[in-house]
Amino acid sequence: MIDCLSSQAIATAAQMQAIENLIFQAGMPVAALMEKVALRITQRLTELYPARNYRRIGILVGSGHNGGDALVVARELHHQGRQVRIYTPFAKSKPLTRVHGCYAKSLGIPFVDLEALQDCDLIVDGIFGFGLERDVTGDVAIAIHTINNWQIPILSIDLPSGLHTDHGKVMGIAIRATHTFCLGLWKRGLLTESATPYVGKLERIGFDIPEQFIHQVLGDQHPLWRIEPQILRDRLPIVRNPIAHKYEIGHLLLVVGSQQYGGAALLAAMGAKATGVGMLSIAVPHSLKPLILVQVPDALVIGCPETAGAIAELPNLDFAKYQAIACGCGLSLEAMPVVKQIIDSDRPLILDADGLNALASLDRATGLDQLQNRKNSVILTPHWGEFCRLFPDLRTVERIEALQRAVTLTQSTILLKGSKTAIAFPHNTSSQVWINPESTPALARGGSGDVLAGMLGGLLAQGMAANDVAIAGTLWHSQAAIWLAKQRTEMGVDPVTLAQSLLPFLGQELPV
Ligand SMILES: NC(=O)C1=CN([C@@H]2O[C@H](COP(=O)(O)OP(=O)(O)OC[C@H]3O[C@@H](n4cnc5c(N)ncnc54)[C@H](OP(=O)(O)O)[C@@H]3O)[C@@H](O)[C@H]2O)[C@@H](O)CC1
Ligand SMILES: Nc1ncnc2c1ncn2[C@@H]1O[C@H](COP(=O)(O)OP(=O)(O)O)[C@@H](O)[C@H]1O
Ligand SMILES: [K+]
Repeated sequence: MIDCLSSQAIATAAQMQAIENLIFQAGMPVAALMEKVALRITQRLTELYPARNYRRIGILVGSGHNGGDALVVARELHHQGRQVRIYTPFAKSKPLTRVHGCYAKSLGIPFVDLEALQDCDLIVDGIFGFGLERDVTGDVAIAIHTINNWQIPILSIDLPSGLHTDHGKVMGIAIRATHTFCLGLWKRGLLTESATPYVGKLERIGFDIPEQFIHQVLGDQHPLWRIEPQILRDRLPIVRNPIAHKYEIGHLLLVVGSQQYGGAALLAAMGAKATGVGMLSIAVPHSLKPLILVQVPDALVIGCPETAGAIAELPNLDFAKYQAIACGCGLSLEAMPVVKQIIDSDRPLILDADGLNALASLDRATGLDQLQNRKNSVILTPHWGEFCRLFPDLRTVERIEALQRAVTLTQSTILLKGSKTAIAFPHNTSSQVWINPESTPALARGGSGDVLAGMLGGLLAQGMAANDVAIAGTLWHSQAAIWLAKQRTEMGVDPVTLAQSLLPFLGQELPV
């Protein structure tokens, strides 16, 4: 079972409510829980937004308990000596929220019109939390639109108001937060691609939920997990046996490149090299061999017969020599027969890019269905476009749901790339999904994925289990890119620099 359940589990609104109810049934008063949560929010807010720079604070208050949290925060900030003003577009509210409102008034905290918040240094958003179920309209929608156009930092409590807790879609309009403090367990919607532009920096504020309540509601087969960036420390760098020789550190075969996409082969090789893999062999079209040899002198380059600039067939290779094969970067569709040959091999396998496109164009019995019969693991690494080509029936299904179904169908590990890369692997009768919570749009440029495919291949060849490879590789790739973007801006994370920075990143800085 996973340690620190509450730091990794992802919940829906219904699950969160069920857990909350168990806490209340066990005797915790609702008001006491709200007080505890809001004090923790205030404490963290005070660290991030100290009084010397953030004196004037605007508080947005909704009618439910999200608004109640915000009112307790308002009271505490008032006692810190800050200038607090409250805006609420609602005439009625839940009883607990109402009494906190009364007390705030009795303390002399002003309830103001929206315009009076325009000179605030910070806005705290407590309009809606996980209780939002219908579209935001009217005065509330106008208020959100207006606030979003001010250049004032916004801290959202639990969720940016207007986002749906479960699917992360915007319900008409939503707050664009600078920071979101998610309360209790991670909410599913916050880790979706559609929520990403609204969430800002995401943090979790725990409130000591007893683990047995989480188990009781989520169950042992819980399908959805957040990857903690900190676990990279446990996985990398790989520690070597002091008396190792090169063939004990894994032999990776890359099957990559075409005349049209020669660079992809080089980028995959650079990614693989960064893993320290003991031996690297690279199969490319014969005409590419001199180029690859100059750039990667430490690799064994296998020149293959070619057709239309792509690999026509692999020469007689003994696949047993390789601990893993990574196939597809820049391969071109002309190389389809080669992909078939590789799927039929018994080696642990990464299929990327044209490897996936070839798989999609093979008929199902010799392509996708074959994956289930493989002796060894396979990791598919599609972005959403490639995913839809592979699984056309799933193109209208929600991303995470689609991923789970595809894993059940193929019994393979699938790494679905994007701004919130999601990794799923077969688990008993269903699949488990892990979501990478942090990345950077600096990676949105041609070739980033080729570097990743090489990295995954290098890790797989060194004997890491496929699920760990997918998680560790994704984390390393995205955290190195974040690190690089801090030094060179988001414009400076080109794939060559990224590949060259993977090891300096591991050596110098890991997320704490
Ligand atoms: N996690 C936990 O365990 C803890 C949770 N806590 C906090 O509680 C929050 C959840 O509170 P909640 O259930 O009261 O829901 P919340 O989101 O505040 O309000 C929904 C209200 O808005 C209304 N409404 C809905 N849609 C609307 C619309 N489109 N336009 C207009 N109105 C609309 C709806 O009223 P209705 O109109 O439907 O009667 C309802 O009253 C949670 O996010 C966290 O901050 C902590 O205090 C303690 C620990
Ligand atoms: N907006 C984004 N935010 C974070 N990561 C991104 C974003 N866009 C792309 N990426 C990452 O960059 C990589 C791009 O891979 P891919 O689409 O295969 O590119 P290519 O085929 O050009 O190499 C993936 O790891 C993906 O997760
Ligand atoms: K909120």
